[in-house]
Amino acid sequence: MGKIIDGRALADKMQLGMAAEVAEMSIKPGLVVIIVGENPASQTYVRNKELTAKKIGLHSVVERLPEEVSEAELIEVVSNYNQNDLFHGILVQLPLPGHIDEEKVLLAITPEKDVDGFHPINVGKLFSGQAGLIPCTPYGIMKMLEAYDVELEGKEAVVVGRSNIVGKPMAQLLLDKNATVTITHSRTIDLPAVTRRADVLVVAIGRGHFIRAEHIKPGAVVIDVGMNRSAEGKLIGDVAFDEVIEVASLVTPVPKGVGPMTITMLMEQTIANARKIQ
Ligand SMILES: Nc1nc(=O)c2c([nH]1)NC[C@@H]1CN(c3ccc(C(=O)N[C@@H](CCC(=O)O)C(=O)O)cc3)C=[N+]21
Repeated sequence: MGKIIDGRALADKMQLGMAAEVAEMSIKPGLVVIIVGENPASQTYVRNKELTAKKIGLHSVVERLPEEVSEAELIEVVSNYNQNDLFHGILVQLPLPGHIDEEKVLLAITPEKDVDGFHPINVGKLFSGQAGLIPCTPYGIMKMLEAYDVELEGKEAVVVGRSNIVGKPMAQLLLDKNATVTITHSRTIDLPAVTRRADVLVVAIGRGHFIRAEHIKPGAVVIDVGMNRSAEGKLIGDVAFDEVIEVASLVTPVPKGVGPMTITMLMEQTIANARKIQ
């Protein structure tokens, strides 16, 4: 029987440290979250980010734009924040409405304030081993693995999912720690055979309770990035926690696993950015 990785507790501890750090700074780190439209899930996430930012003592602004806003207007808002010295981090909440090209909007964020790490400049830096801003979810997962003393050197790490915001950067960060990394996806033949090789398994596919005990090597560490709604409206992960924890050594829950760490890394990168110019 494995143990829980308590992402909520680790996030709380790190946030306390950040609050103390911010209180000592000569300037207040500023974060703006730009949200377009009324997507209820996005509203919840953005509220969480705002509450956390305030708790830590950041200057936090949520810029709410109507669903009908044009791409040009949104880019204009982003450009204004690029120029505004009160803000050290800019995040445009995804997904954006269909009439807006997400790539164009992400390109408009100045790479220096791109605390999501989604700008192609930061993506290029990550994949070529240069210091830059890192996507918050994979970054938070690395912090969790470190906090729980999970050895990566030479180990088999398997990532399920190949998105630009989780799967691909996750694989790169694991590779940087000298893991032997495999990325799997919807076309992978015999997924359980591949995931059963994993000493560390990171799952980000967006299918509720898809990963079962049969996918797990005994003693593996399992990280669940999934955020799905069950038929009853409950938030559930991509991993069938109750049966997987019987086989694994460590498993993250949903909620209170990866989610709180994602938000914590957003705060960390905003503070680090503010420090650079302080
Ligand atoms: N530009 C951009 N950057 C993002 O980082 C981004 C985004 N767009 N779009 C949506 C996803 C999703 N995401 C979450 C962050 C924290 C929780 C979180 O804290 N979840 C809590 C519970 C939340 C609940 O109860 O609904 C938990 O897991 O314990 C969830 C989801 C960030 N995202």
